[in-house]
Amino acid sequence: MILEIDDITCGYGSKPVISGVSFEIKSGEFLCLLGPNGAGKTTLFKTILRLLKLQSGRISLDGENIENWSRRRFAARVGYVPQAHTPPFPFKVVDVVAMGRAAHLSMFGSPTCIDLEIAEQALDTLAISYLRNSIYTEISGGERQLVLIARALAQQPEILIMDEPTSNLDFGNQIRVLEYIKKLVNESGIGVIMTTHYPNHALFYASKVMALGRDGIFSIGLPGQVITEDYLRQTYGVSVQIIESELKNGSEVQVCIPFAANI
Ligand SMILES: Nc1ncnc2c1ncn2[C@@H]1O[C@H](COP(=O)(O)OP(=O)(O)OP(=O)(O)O)[C@@H](O)[C@H]1O
Repeated sequence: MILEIDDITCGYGSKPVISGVSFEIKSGEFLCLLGPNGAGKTTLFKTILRLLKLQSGRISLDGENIENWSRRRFAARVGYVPQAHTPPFPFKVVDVVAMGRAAHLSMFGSPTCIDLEIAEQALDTLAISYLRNSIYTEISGGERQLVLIARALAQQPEILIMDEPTSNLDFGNQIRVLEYIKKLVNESGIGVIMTTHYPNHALFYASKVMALGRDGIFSIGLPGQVITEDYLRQTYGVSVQIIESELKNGSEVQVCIPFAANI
């Protein structure tokens, strides 16, 4: 499966937020999208998901323009984890996760035993089975984030789009979720596009990175090529040093460490 974004412009009404964006994501790739607040990351995602009208350009799946695809057809192949939100209805967690199966059901069908089993498995994978009977509106922001990830896993998409999936998670859950996503990418061949505000997450886990700048200019490439000290200083206005280090297990990593001139 290949999702191709070709020279697109997205925004609200007739006002563009980002333009001239092109990239592709294939099965087995983990693309991290970095950029400052307001750069247009969520706008880009909403446009790919067709929650926002494409202003210009082309989006295709396996070479086919998705312009006239039904939401349902698209959702059977592309999943979305939005930023954690509180829905107006007090559903049970297991029911929220089972909603991930909606695109695979017949028009008026209800979830089968297999669908419910897949939902239970997704809860188990993220170690949140203990929440299955909790009310979604009464759990913490981090727990809600994990439930939304479980819902997307239950959808069994070929491409998964995740908007800051670790933003509400504690240190341990951030690492567990990122490790799990990486395993999913490597073992099941899913393609993932994820936004993050943490350059280290992209350096540690991504197979490629797209970095949006304040000026609407973007670059795409290998993490170490795109996440440079210059990019981080120019984009975020902070000084950083990127250090190469060897972990106890022998693997080589690059780590980004911010510093202020007066420390
Ligand atoms: N519903 C809307 N109507 C009009 N403009 C909007 C709307 N939502 C967002 N914008 C504008 O679009 C721009 C990009 O917003 P977007 O949410 O895509 O940024 P982002 O990169 O996801 O930011 P963050 O990192 O803060 O989540 C911002 O200038 C924002 O004010």
